[in-house]
Amino acid sequence: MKALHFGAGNIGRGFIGKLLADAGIEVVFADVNQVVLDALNARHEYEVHVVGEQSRIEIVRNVSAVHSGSPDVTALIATVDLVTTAIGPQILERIAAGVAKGLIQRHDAGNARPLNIIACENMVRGTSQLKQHVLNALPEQYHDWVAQNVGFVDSAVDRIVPPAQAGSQDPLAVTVETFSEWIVDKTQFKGEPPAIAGMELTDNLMAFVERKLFTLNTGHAITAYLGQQAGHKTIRDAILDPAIRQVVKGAMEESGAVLINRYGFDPEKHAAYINKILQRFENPYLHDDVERVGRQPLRKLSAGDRLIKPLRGTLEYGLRHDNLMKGIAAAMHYHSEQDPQAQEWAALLEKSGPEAALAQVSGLEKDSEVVEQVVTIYNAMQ
Ligand SMILES: NC(=O)c1ccc[n+]([C@@H]2O[C@H](COP(=O)([O-])OP(=O)(O)OC[C@H]3O[C@@H](n4cnc5c(N)ncnc54)[C@H](O)[C@@H]3O)[C@@H](O)[C@H]2O)c1
Ligand SMILES: O=P(O)(O)OC[C@@H](O)[C@@H](O)[C@H](O)[C@H](O)CO
Repeated sequence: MKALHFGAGNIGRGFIGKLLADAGIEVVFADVNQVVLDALNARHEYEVHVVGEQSRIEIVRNVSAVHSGSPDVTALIATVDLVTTAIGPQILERIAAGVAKGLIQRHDAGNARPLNIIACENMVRGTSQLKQHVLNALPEQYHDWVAQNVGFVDSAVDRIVPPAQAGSQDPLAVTVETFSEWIVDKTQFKGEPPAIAGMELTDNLMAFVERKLFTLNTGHAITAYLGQQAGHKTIRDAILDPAIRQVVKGAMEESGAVLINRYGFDPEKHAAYINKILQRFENPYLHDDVERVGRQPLRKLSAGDRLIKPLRGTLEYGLRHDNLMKGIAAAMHYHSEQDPQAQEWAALLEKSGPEAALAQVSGLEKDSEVVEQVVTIYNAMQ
């Protein structure tokens, strides 16, 4: 079996590419980073440092790489059995035309073997969004064939993988936590789902996607934003700050109350899930900068993402949301010289003021009580 994986970054090399290779699948990475592409093609293997109580080094073998914009990608899509991505939500649209081209070649070559495509991004039903971009780029005459032969499979992906420590000379080096979870929607496959150890099948994906995104990522983002404000550099330092930990835990509990209402999760098991996440944030073997976790604040403050969607849920069910509001106010203060979205957000704040800027980005009503309350907290944090 052969797979094409878009994005040889942290989660691509450290999790999805590794699971595929461990399952005996030949993995070809598609990326735009020439240094990484060259290193993969020179060595065809790389080390994954799995860190925790019992750290170990695992070697990922039988890998190669192509440039994401090259004709090689078209030829691969025409022939492989599986396509996966870990490139970031905003890049999915950019690869769609290339995927569409490959599907046309696959159709024209008469390849009727099922192809499954799985986006592994931190977003709700990312593969379905990729599917829409691909269909937009694909002439109408191919749509029926795609519906019959190509499975667009949504997934939830969880493993904390920060970039390699500064100072590492190896462009392929990657350090991951021991925990990992990859859950895919089994109802969306064409043909039999591939047997990949570590890839779990479910027919209830939305519950898993929202549980992960609106617990771990909600708490992670708030740790990063409050951590930056308090002058902490890493997630570990931030979560060990008792004042921050209290808000983060409180926000995960507020979001959790929504999830429990919506999906009927067991409250005790959900409390244990939150505690485990707090321990993962504390991992002494991982160096994860608050700037990585807070990246792209416009995405993180958008209506369907980890801060606003849980807040909306609390409003829907009439539940407490004091800590979520603190997290959102802290996100509004996020700054980063390297992050174009942080620059864009700062410019919007300057131009429109906090109420209008928050309403514009989050979709919350400008004159609503909740926006007024968040902005009051935001002003008090200045
Ligand atoms: N790192 C984590 O802890 C983690 C965990 C779960 C999910 N995720 C999700 O995985 C995705 C990737 O995150 P990451 O941390 O690995 O980011 P990353 O920046 O390390 O990796 C992204 C990779 O995509 C490549 N890329 C950019 N444009 C491309 C294109 N047009 N075609 C092919 N490759 C392209 C980049 O060069 C980079 O190698 C995101 O959606 C993120 O939310 C990350
Ligand atoms: O990748 P983002 O920017 O959506 O979120 C940053 C982190 O919260 C995220 O990458 C986590 O490390 C990951 O979701 C853990 O599974």
